Amino acid sequence: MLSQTHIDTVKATIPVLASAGTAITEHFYNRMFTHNPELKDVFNMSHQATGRQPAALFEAIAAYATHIDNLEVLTGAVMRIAHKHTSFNIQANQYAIVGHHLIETLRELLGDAFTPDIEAAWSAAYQQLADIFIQIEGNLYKANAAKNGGWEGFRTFRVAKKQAESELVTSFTFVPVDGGNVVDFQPGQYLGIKVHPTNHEFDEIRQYSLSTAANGQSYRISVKRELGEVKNGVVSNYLHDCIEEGDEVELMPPAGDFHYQERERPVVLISAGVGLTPMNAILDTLSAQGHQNPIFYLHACRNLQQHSFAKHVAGLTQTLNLTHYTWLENGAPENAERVFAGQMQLAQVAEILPLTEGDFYLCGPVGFMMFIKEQLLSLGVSDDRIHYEVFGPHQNF
Ligand SMILES: NC(=O)C1=CN([C@@H]2O[C@H](COP(=O)(O)OP(=O)(O)OC[C@H]3O[C@@H](n4cnc5c(N)ncnc54)[C@H](O)[C@@H]3O)[C@@H](O)[C@H]2O)C=CC1
Repeated sequence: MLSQTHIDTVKATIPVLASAGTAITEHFYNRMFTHNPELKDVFNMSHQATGRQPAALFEAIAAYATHIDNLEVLTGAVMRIAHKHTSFNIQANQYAIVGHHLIETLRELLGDAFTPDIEAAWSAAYQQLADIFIQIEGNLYKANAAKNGGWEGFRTFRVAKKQAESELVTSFTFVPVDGGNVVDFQPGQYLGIKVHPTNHEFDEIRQYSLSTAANGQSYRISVKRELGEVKNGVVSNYLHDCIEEGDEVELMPPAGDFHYQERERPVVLISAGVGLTPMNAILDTLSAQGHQNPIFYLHACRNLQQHSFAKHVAGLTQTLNLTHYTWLENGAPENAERVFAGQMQLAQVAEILPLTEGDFYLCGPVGFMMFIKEQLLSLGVSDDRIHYEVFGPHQNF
Protein backbone atom coordinates (compact mmCIF):
# COMPACT_ATOMS: atom_id res chain seq x y z
CA MET A 1 0.00 0.00 0.00
CA LEU A 2 1.31 3.43 -0.92
CA SER A 3 1.70 5.84 1.99
CA GLN A 4 1.47 9.62 1.73
CA THR A 5 5.25 9.71 2.30
CA HIS A 6 5.75 7.39 -0.69
CA ILE A 7 3.52 9.61 -2.82
CA ASP A 8 5.33 12.79 -1.75
CA THR A 9 8.72 11.18 -2.35
CA VAL A 10 7.79 9.93 -5.83
CA LYS A 11 6.47 13.37 -6.78
CA ALA A 12 9.56 15.05 -5.39
CA THR A 13 11.80 12.89 -7.62
CA ILE A 14 10.05 13.89 -10.87
CA PRO A 15 12.56 16.71 -11.64
CA VAL A 16 15.48 14.29 -11.15
CA LEU A 17 13.88 11.83 -13.57
CA ALA A 18 13.05 14.59 -16.04
CA SER A 19 16.65 15.78 -16.10
CA ALA A 20 17.91 12.24 -16.73
CA GLY A 21 15.35 11.86 -19.56
CA THR A 22 15.21 8.75 -21.71
CA ALA A 23 18.74 7.80 -20.57
CA ILE A 24 16.90 6.07 -17.72
CA THR A 25 14.69 3.89 -19.91
CA GLU A 26 17.47 3.19 -22.42
CA HIS A 27 19.70 2.04 -19.55
CA PHE A 28 16.80 0.02 -18.16
CA TYR A 29 16.15 -1.87 -21.40
CA ASN A 30 19.87 -2.53 -21.99
CA ARG A 31 20.18 -3.85 -18.46
CA MET A 32 17.07 -6.01 -18.69
CA PHE A 33 17.94 -7.54 -22.06
CA THR A 34 21.50 -8.27 -20.85
CA HIS A 35 20.32 -10.05 -17.70
CA ASN A 36 17.07 -11.50 -19.05
CA PRO A 37 17.62 -12.03 -22.80
CA GLU A 38 14.58 -14.32 -22.88
CA LEU A 39 12.45 -11.15 -22.74
CA LYS A 40 13.63 -10.25 -26.23
CA ASP A 41 11.03 -12.80 -27.32
CA VAL A 42 8.33 -10.64 -25.74
CA PHE A 43 9.37 -7.06 -26.47
CA ASN A 44 9.22 -5.53 -29.94
CA MET A 45 12.94 -5.20 -30.63
CA SER A 46 12.34 -2.92 -33.65
CA HIS A 47 10.82 -0.36 -31.30
CA GLN A 48 14.01 -0.60 -29.24
CA ALA A 49 16.09 0.08 -32.33
CA THR A 50 14.06 3.18 -33.25
CA GLY A 51 14.06 4.45 -29.64
CA ARG A 52 10.24 4.63 -29.60
CA GLN A 53 9.86 2.07 -26.81
CA PRO A 54 12.32 3.75 -24.37
CA ALA A 55 10.63 7.09 -25.09
CA ALA A 56 7.16 5.62 -24.51
CA LEU A 57 8.19 3.97 -21.24
CA PHE A 58 9.81 7.18 -20.04
CA GLU A 59 6.62 9.15 -20.78
CA ALA A 60 4.55 6.48 -19.04
CA ILE A 61 6.72 6.59 -15.90
CA ALA A 62 6.65 10.40 -15.86
CA ALA A 63 2.84 10.38 -16.30
CA TYR A 64 2.46 7.81 -13.54
CA ALA A 65 4.65 9.79 -11.12
CA THR A 66 2.78 13.00 -11.96
CA HIS A 67 -0.68 11.49 -11.40
CA ILE A 68 0.19 9.05 -8.64
CA ASP A 69 -2.35 10.66 -6.28
CA ASN A 70 -5.09 10.72 -8.94
CA LEU A 71 -4.70 7.60 -11.06
CA GLU A 72 -8.18 7.92 -12.57
CA VAL A 73 -6.69 10.37 -15.07
CA LEU A 74 -4.65 7.47 -16.45
CA THR A 75 -7.50 4.95 -16.79
CA GLY A 76 -7.69 5.27 -20.60
CA ALA A 77 -3.94 4.87 -21.06
CA VAL A 78 -3.79 1.97 -18.58
CA MET A 79 -6.58 0.09 -20.40
CA ARG A 80 -4.93 0.67 -23.78
CA ILE A 81 -1.58 -0.62 -22.50
CA ALA A 82 -3.17 -3.58 -20.68
CA HIS A 83 -4.92 -4.68 -23.89
CA LYS A 84 -1.65 -4.38 -25.75
CA HIS A 85 0.14 -6.41 -23.06
CA THR A 86 -2.37 -9.24 -23.41
CA SER A 87 -1.56 -9.49 -27.12
CA PHE A 88 2.06 -10.18 -26.05
CA ASN A 89 0.88 -12.77 -23.48
CA ILE A 90 2.58 -10.76 -20.70
CA GLN A 91 2.50 -12.73 -17.43
CA ALA A 92 2.38 -11.60 -13.79
CA ASN A 93 5.90 -12.91 -13.00
CA GLN A 94 7.42 -10.68 -15.71
CA TYR A 95 6.42 -7.58 -13.73
CA ALA A 96 8.84 -8.60 -10.96
CA ILE A 97 11.72 -8.79 -13.48
CA VAL A 98 10.84 -5.39 -14.96
CA GLY A 99 10.48 -3.88 -11.45
CA HIS A 100 13.87 -5.22 -10.37
CA HIS A 101 15.64 -3.70 -13.40
CA LEU A 102 13.85 -0.38 -13.00
CA ILE A 103 14.97 -0.01 -9.40
CA GLU A 104 18.53 -1.13 -10.20
CA THR A 105 18.60 1.34 -13.10
CA LEU A 106 17.65 4.19 -10.77
CA ARG A 107 20.33 3.07 -8.32
CA GLU A 108 22.98 2.90 -11.03
CA LEU A 109 22.08 6.23 -12.63
CA LEU A 110 21.23 8.34 -9.59
CA GLY A 111 24.08 7.13 -7.37
CA ASP A 112 24.02 8.64 -3.89
CA ALA A 113 20.88 10.60 -4.73
CA PHE A 114 18.99 7.28 -4.75
CA THR A 115 18.42 7.18 -0.99
CA PRO A 116 16.71 4.31 0.88
CA ASP A 117 13.60 6.51 1.18
CA ILE A 118 13.45 7.04 -2.56
CA GLU A 119 14.02 3.34 -3.18
CA ALA A 120 11.20 2.40 -0.81
CA ALA A 121 8.82 4.91 -2.40
CA TRP A 122 9.56 3.86 -5.99
CA SER A 123 9.42 0.16 -5.11
CA ALA A 124 5.99 0.63 -3.55
CA ALA A 125 4.82 2.81 -6.44
CA TYR A 126 5.99 0.30 -9.04
CA GLN A 127 4.29 -2.53 -7.17
CA GLN A 128 1.03 -0.60 -7.08
CA LEU A 129 1.12 -0.06 -10.85
CA ALA A 130 2.19 -3.66 -11.53
CA ASP A 131 -0.72 -4.93 -9.41
CA ILE A 132 -3.16 -2.81 -11.41
CA PHE A 133 -1.89 -4.23 -14.72
CA ILE A 134 -1.69 -7.81 -13.42
CA GLN A 135 -5.30 -7.64 -12.28
CA ILE A 136 -6.71 -6.08 -15.47
CA GLU A 137 -4.69 -8.38 -17.73
CA GLY A 138 -5.64 -11.45 -15.68
CA ASN A 139 -9.31 -10.51 -16.11
CA LEU A 140 -8.89 -10.02 -19.86
CA TYR A 141 -7.18 -13.42 -20.21
CA LYS A 142 -9.94 -15.14 -18.23
CA ALA A 143 -12.72 -13.36 -20.11
CA ASN A 144 -11.21 -14.36 -23.49
CA ALA A 145 -10.79 -17.97 -22.42
CA ALA A 146 -14.40 -18.17 -21.22
CA LYS A 147 -15.98 -16.96 -24.48
CA ASN A 148 -17.20 -19.25 -27.25
CA GLY A 149 -14.14 -19.96 -29.41
CA GLY A 150 -11.88 -18.27 -26.86
CA TRP A 151 -8.50 -19.42 -25.57
CA GLU A 152 -5.63 -18.44 -23.27
CA GLY A 153 -1.98 -18.14 -24.34
CA PHE A 154 -0.80 -18.65 -27.92
CA ARG A 155 -2.86 -20.92 -30.20
CA THR A 156 -1.60 -22.39 -33.45
CA PHE A 157 -3.29 -21.26 -36.67
CA ARG A 158 -2.74 -22.21 -40.30
CA VAL A 159 -2.71 -19.72 -43.16
CA ALA A 160 -5.81 -20.68 -45.17
CA LYS A 161 -5.48 -17.86 -47.69
CA LYS A 162 -2.82 -15.35 -48.75
CA GLN A 163 -4.10 -12.67 -51.08
CA ALA A 164 -2.60 -9.47 -52.51
CA GLU A 165 -4.88 -6.45 -51.99
CA SER A 166 -2.65 -3.86 -53.68
CA GLU A 167 0.98 -3.25 -54.59
CA LEU A 168 2.13 -3.32 -50.95
CA VAL A 169 -0.69 -4.88 -48.91
CA THR A 170 -1.40 -8.61 -48.63
CA SER A 171 -4.13 -10.27 -46.57
CA PHE A 172 -3.63 -13.45 -44.54
CA THR A 173 -6.59 -15.54 -43.37
CA PHE A 174 -5.90 -17.81 -40.41
CA VAL A 175 -7.86 -20.86 -39.21
CA PRO A 176 -7.05 -22.73 -35.99
CA VAL A 177 -5.27 -26.07 -36.55
CA ASP A 178 -7.40 -27.59 -33.78
CA GLY A 179 -10.46 -27.08 -36.01
CA GLY A 180 -12.38 -25.22 -33.28
CA ASN A 181 -14.29 -21.94 -33.38
CA VAL A 182 -12.62 -18.60 -32.83
CA VAL A 183 -13.82 -15.92 -30.46
CA ASP A 184 -15.61 -12.88 -31.93
CA PHE A 185 -14.06 -9.41 -31.76
CA GLN A 186 -15.02 -5.77 -32.11
CA PRO A 187 -14.08 -4.14 -35.41
CA GLY A 188 -11.00 -2.03 -34.68
CA GLN A 189 -9.37 -4.70 -32.51
CA TYR A 190 -6.08 -6.38 -33.42
CA LEU A 191 -4.40 -9.78 -33.12
CA GLY A 192 -1.07 -10.57 -31.50
CA ILE A 193 0.90 -12.79 -33.87
CA LYS A 194 4.12 -14.62 -32.97
CA VAL A 195 6.60 -15.74 -35.61
CA HIS A 196 10.26 -16.62 -35.70
CA PRO A 197 11.76 -14.84 -38.73
CA THR A 198 14.43 -16.77 -40.62
CA ASN A 199 17.93 -16.47 -39.10
CA HIS A 200 16.52 -14.36 -36.30
CA GLU A 201 17.89 -14.55 -32.76
CA PHE A 202 14.49 -14.44 -31.05
CA ASP A 203 10.73 -14.71 -31.61
CA GLU A 204 8.88 -11.59 -32.66
CA ILE A 205 5.35 -10.64 -31.63
CA ARG A 206 3.45 -7.96 -33.51
CA GLN A 207 -0.06 -6.58 -33.59
CA TYR A 208 -2.11 -6.31 -36.77
CA SER A 209 -5.64 -4.95 -37.01
CA LEU A 210 -8.29 -7.43 -38.05
CA SER A 211 -9.38 -6.34 -41.52
CA THR A 212 -12.81 -7.90 -41.95
CA ALA A 213 -15.84 -8.75 -39.79
CA ALA A 214 -15.84 -11.50 -37.15
CA ASN A 215 -17.21 -14.82 -38.50
CA GLY A 216 -16.49 -17.32 -35.70
CA GLN A 217 -14.27 -19.49 -37.94
CA SER A 218 -11.24 -17.51 -39.06
CA TYR A 219 -9.37 -14.20 -38.75
CA ARG A 220 -7.99 -11.97 -41.45
CA ILE A 221 -5.23 -9.38 -41.19
CA SER A 222 -3.86 -7.22 -44.02
CA VAL A 223 -0.18 -6.38 -43.87
CA LYS A 224 1.85 -3.69 -45.61
CA ARG A 225 5.27 -4.53 -46.99
CA GLU A 226 7.70 -1.99 -45.55
CA LEU A 227 10.26 -0.54 -47.92
CA GLY A 228 13.36 1.27 -46.72
CA GLU A 229 15.28 0.60 -43.54
CA VAL A 230 15.62 -3.08 -42.62
CA LYS A 231 14.73 -2.53 -38.96
CA ASN A 232 11.25 -1.43 -40.05
CA GLY A 233 8.96 -4.20 -41.12
CA VAL A 234 10.93 -7.21 -39.87
CA VAL A 235 7.74 -9.18 -39.27
CA SER A 236 5.60 -7.59 -42.00
CA ASN A 237 8.19 -8.39 -44.65
CA TYR A 238 8.76 -11.88 -43.23
CA LEU A 239 5.01 -12.52 -43.59
CA HIS A 240 5.08 -11.24 -47.18
CA ASP A 241 8.20 -13.14 -48.21
CA CYS A 242 8.15 -16.35 -46.20
CA ILE A 243 4.67 -17.18 -44.95
CA GLU A 244 2.56 -19.08 -47.45
CA GLU A 245 -0.79 -20.86 -47.43
CA GLY A 246 -0.48 -23.94 -45.22
CA ASP A 247 2.17 -22.42 -42.93
CA GLU A 248 1.53 -22.06 -39.20
CA VAL A 249 1.69 -19.04 -36.89
CA GLU A 250 0.86 -18.51 -33.20
CA LEU A 251 -1.95 -16.11 -32.33
CA MET A 252 -3.18 -14.45 -29.16
CA PRO A 253 -6.92 -13.69 -29.00
CA PRO A 254 -8.12 -10.32 -30.36
CA ALA A 255 -7.42 -7.33 -28.12
CA GLY A 256 -7.62 -3.55 -28.14
CA ASP A 257 -9.95 -1.00 -26.61
CA PHE A 258 -10.10 1.20 -29.70
CA HIS A 259 -13.05 -0.08 -31.65
CA TYR A 260 -16.27 0.98 -33.27
CA GLN A 261 -19.08 1.89 -30.82
CA GLU A 262 -22.70 1.74 -31.93
CA ARG A 263 -24.16 5.14 -31.06
CA GLU A 264 -27.09 5.76 -33.45
CA ARG A 265 -25.14 8.61 -35.00
CA PRO A 266 -23.72 9.02 -38.52
CA VAL A 267 -20.26 7.50 -38.76
CA VAL A 268 -17.26 9.00 -40.54
CA LEU A 269 -14.29 6.69 -41.05
CA ILE A 270 -11.05 8.41 -42.07
CA SER A 271 -7.93 6.41 -42.89
CA ALA A 272 -4.59 6.66 -44.65
CA GLY A 273 -2.37 3.96 -46.11
CA VAL A 274 -2.62 0.61 -44.36
CA GLY A 275 -4.59 2.36 -41.60
CA LEU A 276 -7.59 1.30 -43.67
CA THR A 277 -7.52 -2.19 -42.13
CA PRO A 278 -9.70 -1.46 -39.06
CA MET A 279 -11.98 0.73 -41.20
CA ASN A 280 -12.56 -2.19 -43.53
CA ALA A 281 -13.43 -4.36 -40.53
CA ILE A 282 -15.92 -1.72 -39.35
CA LEU A 283 -17.51 -1.42 -42.82
CA ASP A 284 -17.79 -5.21 -43.21
CA THR A 285 -19.28 -5.55 -39.74
CA LEU A 286 -21.86 -2.82 -40.35
CA SER A 287 -22.70 -4.36 -43.71
CA ALA A 288 -23.20 -7.80 -42.13
CA GLN A 289 -25.43 -6.19 -39.48
CA GLY A 290 -27.62 -4.48 -42.09
CA HIS A 291 -26.72 -1.04 -40.67
CA GLN A 292 -28.82 1.66 -42.38
CA ASN A 293 -27.58 4.95 -40.88
CA PRO A 294 -25.33 7.13 -43.08
CA ILE A 295 -21.65 6.17 -43.20
CA PHE A 296 -18.89 8.26 -44.77
CA TYR A 297 -15.54 6.74 -45.62
CA LEU A 298 -12.60 9.00 -46.52
CA HIS A 299 -9.28 7.42 -47.43
CA ALA A 300 -5.85 8.78 -48.40
CA CYS A 301 -2.98 6.89 -50.01
CA ARG A 302 -0.11 7.52 -52.35
CA ASN A 303 -1.49 6.28 -55.66
CA LEU A 304 -3.97 3.87 -57.28
CA GLN A 305 -1.50 0.97 -57.10
CA GLN A 306 -1.40 1.34 -53.31
CA HIS A 307 -5.17 1.69 -52.89
CA SER A 308 -6.26 -1.54 -51.18
CA PHE A 309 -9.91 -2.68 -51.00
CA ALA A 310 -10.99 -0.01 -53.52
CA LYS A 311 -13.40 -2.33 -55.38
CA HIS A 312 -14.55 -3.94 -52.17
CA VAL A 313 -15.52 -0.57 -50.63
CA ALA A 314 -17.29 0.51 -53.84
CA GLY A 315 -19.27 -2.76 -53.67
CA LEU A 316 -20.37 -2.04 -50.11
CA THR A 317 -22.50 0.86 -51.40
CA GLN A 318 -24.96 -1.89 -52.41
CA THR A 319 -25.59 -2.87 -48.80
CA LEU A 320 -24.65 0.25 -46.81
CA ASN A 321 -25.81 3.87 -46.89
CA LEU A 322 -22.18 4.66 -47.75
CA THR A 323 -20.55 7.74 -49.29
CA HIS A 324 -16.84 7.36 -49.98
CA TYR A 325 -14.00 9.57 -51.25
CA THR A 326 -10.30 8.96 -51.86
CA TRP A 327 -7.28 11.27 -51.97
CA LEU A 328 -4.30 10.12 -54.03
CA GLU A 329 -1.20 11.98 -52.90
CA ASN A 330 0.70 11.55 -56.18
CA GLY A 331 -2.17 12.77 -58.37
CA ALA A 332 -5.63 11.60 -59.44
CA PRO A 333 -6.35 9.98 -62.82
CA GLU A 334 -8.46 12.12 -65.15
CA ASN A 335 -12.23 11.63 -64.86
CA ALA A 336 -11.84 9.49 -61.72
CA GLU A 337 -15.00 9.75 -59.65
CA ARG A 338 -14.85 10.54 -55.94
CA VAL A 339 -11.07 10.93 -56.14
CA PHE A 340 -9.05 14.04 -55.25
CA ALA A 341 -5.37 14.68 -55.87
CA GLY A 342 -2.99 15.52 -53.03
CA GLN A 343 -3.32 15.16 -49.28
CA MET A 344 -6.74 14.89 -47.66
CA GLN A 345 -8.43 18.28 -47.36
CA LEU A 346 -11.72 17.90 -45.52
CA ALA A 347 -12.90 21.29 -46.77
CA GLN A 348 -13.40 19.59 -50.16
CA VAL A 349 -16.21 17.44 -48.73
CA ALA A 350 -17.14 19.37 -45.58
CA GLU A 351 -20.63 20.25 -46.81
CA ILE A 352 -21.69 16.60 -46.95
CA LEU A 353 -20.12 15.57 -43.63
CA PRO A 354 -22.19 15.30 -40.42
CA LEU A 355 -19.93 17.78 -38.63
CA THR A 356 -22.33 18.57 -35.80
CA GLU A 357 -23.49 15.07 -34.88
CA GLY A 358 -21.23 12.42 -36.44
CA ASP A 359 -18.63 10.20 -34.82
CA PHE A 360 -15.22 10.46 -36.51
CA TYR A 361 -12.78 7.53 -36.41
CA LEU A 362 -9.19 8.15 -37.57
CA CYS A 363 -6.51 5.62 -38.41
CA GLY A 364 -3.17 5.90 -40.16
CA PRO A 365 0.23 7.52 -39.68
CA VAL A 366 0.43 9.75 -36.57
CA GLY A 367 1.24 12.82 -38.73
CA PHE A 368 -1.88 12.13 -40.78
CA MET A 369 -4.12 11.76 -37.72
CA MET A 370 -2.79 15.02 -36.26
CA PHE A 371 -3.36 16.76 -39.61
CA ILE A 372 -6.96 15.49 -39.80
CA LYS A 373 -7.78 16.12 -36.15
CA GLU A 374 -6.74 19.76 -36.57
CA GLN A 375 -8.98 20.09 -39.63
CA LEU A 376 -11.92 18.49 -37.82
CA LEU A 377 -11.53 20.79 -34.83
CA SER A 378 -11.37 23.84 -37.07
CA LEU A 379 -14.53 22.63 -38.86
CA GLY A 380 -16.26 22.61 -35.47
CA VAL A 381 -16.27 18.87 -34.68
CA SER A 382 -16.13 18.45 -30.92
CA ASP A 383 -13.11 16.66 -29.46
CA ASP A 384 -15.24 13.97 -27.80
CA ARG A 385 -16.49 12.76 -31.23
CA ILE A 386 -12.98 12.29 -32.64
CA HIS A 387 -11.69 8.76 -31.94
CA TYR A 388 -8.22 7.41 -32.70
CA GLU A 389 -5.39 5.38 -31.29
CA VAL A 390 -1.70 5.47 -31.97
CA PHE A 391 -0.54 2.08 -33.17
CA GLY A 392 2.84 1.16 -31.65
CA PRO A 393 4.21 2.38 -28.32
CA HIS A 394 1.68 4.58 -26.54
CA GLN A 395 1.82 8.26 -27.54
CA ASN A 396 -0.44 11.25 -26.98
CA PHE A 397 -1.20 14.21 -29.22
N1 LIG B 1 -5.11 -0.08 -36.14
C1 LIG B 1 -4.31 0.91 -36.38
O1 LIG B 1 -4.31 1.88 -35.63
C2 LIG B 1 -3.42 0.85 -37.54
C3 LIG B 1 -2.54 1.85 -37.77
N2 LIG B 1 -1.73 1.83 -38.83
C4 LIG B 1 -0.78 2.91 -38.95
O2 LIG B 1 -0.81 3.42 -40.28
C5 LIG B 1 0.49 3.85 -40.62
C6 LIG B 1 0.99 3.27 -41.90
O3 LIG B 1 0.50 3.87 -42.93
P1 LIG B 1 1.26 3.78 -44.33
O4 LIG B 1 0.48 2.86 -45.19
O5 LIG B 1 2.69 3.45 -44.15
O6 LIG B 1 1.10 5.27 -44.78
P2 LIG B 1 1.85 6.06 -45.89
O7 LIG B 1 3.14 6.55 -45.35
O8 LIG B 1 1.85 5.26 -47.16
O9 LIG B 1 0.88 7.32 -46.06
C7 LIG B 1 -0.42 7.15 -46.60
C8 LIG B 1 -1.02 8.50 -46.85
O10 LIG B 1 -1.18 9.18 -45.61
C9 LIG B 1 -1.14 10.57 -45.83
N3 LIG B 1 -0.17 11.15 -44.90
C10 LIG B 1 0.89 10.53 -44.36
N4 LIG B 1 1.52 11.36 -43.51
C11 LIG B 1 0.84 12.52 -43.54
C12 LIG B 1 0.99 13.76 -42.87
N5 LIG B 1 1.99 13.98 -42.00
N6 LIG B 1 0.10 14.74 -43.14
C13 LIG B 1 -0.90 14.53 -44.00
N7 LIG B 1 -1.11 13.37 -44.66
C14 LIG B 1 -0.24 12.40 -44.43
C15 LIG B 1 -0.76 10.78 -47.28
O11 LIG B 1 -1.93 11.07 -48.00
C16 LIG B 1 -0.20 9.43 -47.68
O12 LIG B 1 -0.37 9.16 -49.05
C17 LIG B 1 1.43 3.39 -39.55
O13 LIG B 1 1.75 4.51 -38.77
C18 LIG B 1 0.63 2.39 -38.79
O14 LIG B 1 1.05 2.36 -37.47
C19 LIG B 1 -1.76 0.82 -39.72
C20 LIG B 1 -2.63 -0.23 -39.55
C21 LIG B 1 -3.53 -0.30 -38.45
